[in-house]
Amino acid sequence: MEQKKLLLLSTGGTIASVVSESGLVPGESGEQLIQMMGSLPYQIEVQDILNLDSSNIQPEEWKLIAEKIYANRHNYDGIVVSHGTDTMAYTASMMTFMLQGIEIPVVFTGSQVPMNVALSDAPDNLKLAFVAAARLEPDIYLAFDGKVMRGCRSVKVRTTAFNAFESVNVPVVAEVTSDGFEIKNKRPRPQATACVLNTNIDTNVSLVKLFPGFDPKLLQAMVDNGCHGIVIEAYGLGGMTFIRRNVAAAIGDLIRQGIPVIAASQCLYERSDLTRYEVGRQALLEGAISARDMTSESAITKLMVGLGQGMDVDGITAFFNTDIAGEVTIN
Ligand SMILES: NC(=O)C[C@H](N)C(=O)O
Repeated sequence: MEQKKLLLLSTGGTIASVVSESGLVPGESGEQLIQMMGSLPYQIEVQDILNLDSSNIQPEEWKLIAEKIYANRHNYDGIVVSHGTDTMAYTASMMTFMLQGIEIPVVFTGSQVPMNVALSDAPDNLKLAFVAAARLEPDIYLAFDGKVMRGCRSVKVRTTAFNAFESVNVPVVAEVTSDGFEIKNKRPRPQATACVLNTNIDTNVSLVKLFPGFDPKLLQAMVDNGCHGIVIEAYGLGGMTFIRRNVAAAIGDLIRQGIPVIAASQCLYERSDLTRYEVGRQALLEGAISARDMTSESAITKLMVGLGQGMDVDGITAFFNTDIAGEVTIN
């Protein structure tokens, strides 16, 4: 059987980091990562596209990563993107929206310990990402610590432990077991259409975590300073304060100005449901849009994409009521 042809796009992160006087900094090339990883039965090519800690990866870098994936997608059976872990869930979520209908598997990975350190988690994570890129259905994935999950459902939940990522509200796609690479949950592939690269995003958005005492006037201050849409991480099922500090009323004011407000939850697991409690219904009546069971990473990137297409509040509401790429459970 012919060997699968895979591409590594390296962007930096801890996986590629070396010790410096100013702390860990990305320093290894993609080729060096492949050499330290050990051999795999694939034909692997490498492109170094960035050399950044992922705290420095921003919308400009998302566009570059999306363009590189798009440009190379017909030349390879799968693509692995090595990336810092800190913002990897944001990048993987955004790639899901920017590269809808991608024709090959694209797998993000990184590590908690640099590749050049003995007993690092990097070789196993990188190997897993290549196996996933060779074996899975086309989609955007994140591979880490023996698990492969959908990019737009992944969240970084630990700062240092190897099991740093979790698949939130959907089961993992594949796992390493004593049987090898076990594919556990195949998502029915949406009708095959050609991938469309869409990097038009509006980054003038904000993600706000509610806390007792939050002054809702700050929401208007954001809008006065150029914010076009807000995701609020509310309490539990989506509850928002309305006595003394009326967050729900402030949301209504914003919506009447044409600013969409998405209500997500501070709870990592399960869904938002604004209909259950009075503290949710008030916000719903004012026009808040539920993020349902989306991660905050997916909600904020989806909002950027919707606004980038010129959608108004009604358009964003319909967009969030639609499952674009498996990022949300509608029913
Ligand atoms: N483990 C890591 O990769 C963390 C690093 N600061 C990064 O996100 O680039």
